[in-house]
Amino acid sequence: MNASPRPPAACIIATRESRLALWQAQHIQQRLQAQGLQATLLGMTTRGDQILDRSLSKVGGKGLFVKELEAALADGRAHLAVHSLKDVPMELPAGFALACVPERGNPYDAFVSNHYARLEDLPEGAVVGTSSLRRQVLLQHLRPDLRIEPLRGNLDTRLRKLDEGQFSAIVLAAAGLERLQLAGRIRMQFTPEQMLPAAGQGALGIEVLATQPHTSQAQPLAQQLQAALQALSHLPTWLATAAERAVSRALGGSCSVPLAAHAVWADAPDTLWLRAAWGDPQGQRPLVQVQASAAITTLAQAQALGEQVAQLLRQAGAQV
Ligand SMILES: NCc1[nH]cc(CCC(=O)O)c1CC(=O)O
Repeated sequence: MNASPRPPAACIIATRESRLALWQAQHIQQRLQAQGLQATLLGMTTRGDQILDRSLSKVGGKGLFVKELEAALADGRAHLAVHSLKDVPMELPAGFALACVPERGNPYDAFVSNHYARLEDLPEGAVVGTSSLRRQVLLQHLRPDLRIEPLRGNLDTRLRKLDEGQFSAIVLAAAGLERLQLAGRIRMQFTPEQMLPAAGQGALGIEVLATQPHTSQAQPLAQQLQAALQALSHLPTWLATAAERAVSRALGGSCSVPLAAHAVWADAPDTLWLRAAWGDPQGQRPLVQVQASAAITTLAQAQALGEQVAQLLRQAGAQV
């Protein structure tokens, strides 16, 4: 038995430095501190934050936002990284793992405009900003007349571009706006029937090294951290987002695929209801929408449901 007094445990959280990323990291920091674990933030700029002029799907996708944070985990500068789960690649590189998925926030998309209350109110041919292929194909399905133009940058930049008059409306994740106390900008929240969310939207993913280093100094902290992260874990969210992410993974896992996947728990016990949609960016083919449900209590079952829905999408004509 180790009789020496425990060193004061402090863990280091790697985070991007956008306002949203910092909010999310501070949220996890506070929840860890509520469990008696000291936690500090290590802010980092990622390649994804630096590339603002091109569509992400063209320059390397989701991995751009997480690689630098993973490097900090790998060389011991940080113990955990907090991500928007939506931005976490479907396959983590060898040596990294999701430690937990906390309870999800608002998973839906928001219509933001200074002049129009609803999507239906936009005049014919209005310019709407989004760089997400999913939002683009779903908007085009709802309103084929709209002109969809690229919109990149962090939330404040996107809202500024709207306010400068570059767009009649933009579409953003409601979760991000709510976290930054910008919910007042939401004119209308899309229903999942109108705009099915992206896999993992509204949830956070906490990434760690798959095997924590086992030096005698690190071990008490690693154990404390593991216990604290387990307490943050929300199994219903983890299972739902695992099913959503499995759809994406089965179809190649890239954000250059215009894919929506969203799971909700049904009234029946342990029943997860998963819907997915695929659209053709060229607008040549009809929107493909499928759904399936199953009794789910394990991650493996959630992933199997996701794979089944990916199969259904392909059978229904998704070109992936
Ligand atoms: N791709 C950027 C991104 N990643 C996570 C969020 C918002 C929070 C979330 O969806 O969990 C956003 C902004 C947006 O899509 O409007």
